[in-house]
Amino acid sequence: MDKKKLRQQQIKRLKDNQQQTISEGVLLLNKLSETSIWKDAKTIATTISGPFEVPTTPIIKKALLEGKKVYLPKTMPHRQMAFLPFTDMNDLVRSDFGILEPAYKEKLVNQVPDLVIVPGLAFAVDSNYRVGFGGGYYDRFLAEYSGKTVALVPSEMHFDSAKWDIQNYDIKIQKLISVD
Ligand SMILES: Nc1nc2c(c(=O)[nH]1)N(C=O)[C@@H](CNc1ccc(C(=O)N[C@@H](CCC(=O)O)C(=O)O)cc1)CN2
Ligand SMILES: Nc1ncnc2c1ncn2[C@@H]1O[C@H](COP(=O)(O)OP(=O)(O)OP(=O)(O)O)[C@@H](O)[C@H]1O
Repeated sequence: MDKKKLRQQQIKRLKDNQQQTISEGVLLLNKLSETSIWKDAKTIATTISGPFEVPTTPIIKKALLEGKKVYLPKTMPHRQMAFLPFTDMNDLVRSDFGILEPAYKEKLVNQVPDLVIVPGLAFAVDSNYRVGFGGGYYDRFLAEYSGKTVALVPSEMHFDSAKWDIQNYDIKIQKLISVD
């Protein structure tokens, strides 16, 4: 199937099952926080989740409580992302796409956080490939990034194998955390 078709299907499926993704998010964060990639990370990158994504507020809170520094992406021209520190919810600004993002401050950009929690709409658990919103932001970023990557995979994003076409620019996530 082409990615675009799958993306549309997944958006509908995720909108119809938001509550399940939210409740599984608790379990997924618990699992993540027991891993060495989490424990070893002093700096982590996540996002501000939208309504049908795995909620990231609990991730941010837990990371901060454990003394980690949290980075969030700001979308930039040419489909680039800049990662900037999370300070306070009130400091975030809504992007043209409706996503809350940090304000751009060149000196604060960190493109090499220890761990990047990669968002997505669908994940193939045999190969670790993902489908995202289609901007290509993470594929571009991960092409240059050499640290750790992980994704939280609720059941509605879980595919045993990719039923979409893999492109040569697609980048595998190092570790997927899914519900049993
Ligand atoms: N919560 C969250 N934040 C995130 C991401 C995400 O997946 N989740 N991203 C993960 O990548 C980045 C933003 N991703 C985006 C992906 C696609 C488009 C996009 O394609 N917009 C279209 C309009 C929508 C359409 O195609 O209909 C456009 O550019 O015209 C925008 C942002 C960074 N922040
Ligand atoms: N490393 C790269 N360099 C240049 N273009 C790229 C790169 N990676 C992806 N792209 C382009 O980005 C576009 C979107 O890619 P794709 O459909 O794989 O998005 P996605 O992985 O689902 O979304 P995202 O990464 O934003 O969550 C494609 O048109 C692709 O050509």
